Amino acid sequence: MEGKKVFQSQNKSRLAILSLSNMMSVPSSVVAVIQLKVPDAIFQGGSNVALSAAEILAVALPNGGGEPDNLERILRLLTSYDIFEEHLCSNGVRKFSLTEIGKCLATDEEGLSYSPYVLQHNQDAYMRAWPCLKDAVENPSVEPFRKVNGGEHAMKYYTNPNQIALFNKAFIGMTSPFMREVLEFYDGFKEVQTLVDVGGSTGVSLSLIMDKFPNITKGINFDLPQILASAPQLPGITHVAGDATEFVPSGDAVMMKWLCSGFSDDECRKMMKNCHKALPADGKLIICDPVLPELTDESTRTKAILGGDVFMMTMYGTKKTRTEKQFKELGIAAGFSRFSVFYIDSYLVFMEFHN
Ligand SMILES: C[S@@+](CC[C@H](N)C(=O)[O-])C[C@H]1O[C@@H](n2cnc3c(N)ncnc32)[C@H](O)[C@@H]1O
Repeated sequence: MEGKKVFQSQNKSRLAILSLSNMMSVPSSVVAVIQLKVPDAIFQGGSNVALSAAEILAVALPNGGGEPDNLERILRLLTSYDIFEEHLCSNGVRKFSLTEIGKCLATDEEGLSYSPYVLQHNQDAYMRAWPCLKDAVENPSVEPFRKVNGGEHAMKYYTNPNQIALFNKAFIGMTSPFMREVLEFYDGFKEVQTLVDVGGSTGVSLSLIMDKFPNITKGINFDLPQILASAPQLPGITHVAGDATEFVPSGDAVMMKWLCSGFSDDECRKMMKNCHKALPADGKLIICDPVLPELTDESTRTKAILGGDVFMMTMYGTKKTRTEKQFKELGIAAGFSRFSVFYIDSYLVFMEFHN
């Protein structure tokens, strides 16, 4: 009996290692199905009718070609990760529909999805850096991304219009559904008149916040000049170009969403000090960022946050994801004295800093 228990536990461990060893097949398969437009071929504006690999290829590659058996192998793998649902027909044909996770990859009525984010995180310049992860430990002075991309910093890499377009699309695709949902529950903008969004990309968060909170009469979208160069004009919003480590425009509330984890403690403290300077005595800084739990667990949330953290370390160098305590300490060092946290979304947490 005891021997059987030991065997079962070793068997489970061996299986786990086999699964981890081929983990690369998972993001690569997600990228492949996005490139082949499989989610859109199945979703078809919301019908989500189960299709076989051959039927998917007939939509995805209308000029013919493609190997249905290979596509089916990819779809079966992703079914085991709950991206597709498999339907085994009585004639032996396997069909696939999208699960709730898979639907995040299909283009919605506004032309948005999470697919650009997946493509952005798996593009060649990033993929080249992963085999050098060990160097981030041995020689952290130059992050793997720079080492393999001719010394170019990941942020500088976004001077190419195609890269900027993918980057912006990735964040709009993630931000829009997130903002729509959380604004039903988070009311921290209700007394604000002028809101500054630091690192606001093309201004989409600000625009959604201002739609929901018409008390905000002036929105300032603050981002790097190369990102703002392609930002659309939005009602009530002024785009201001600059670097938050040097300066932040004034408002009665300042938001930094998904920005701090891209910066070292020193840079983050500088940015928060600049936010403090930009606020009146009764103003507030709202940070919305992934927050690490103090204790590591096996939840999907912790895996998503830690995966993002190692991604930042590999691509951007010293930057890091922080715990609630670390954010609070940075806030105090920047001049804030009160701190409150709102866990509404499972990934991005709202934190308010007051004088
Ligand atoms: C991860 S994106 C988040 C975009 C947006 N806030 C969102 O949540 O979708 C980070 C943004 O910060 C901007 N950014 C990076 N460094 C910055 C700096 N020093 N000053 C101002 N903005 C910066 C980037 O250009 C990018 O638009």
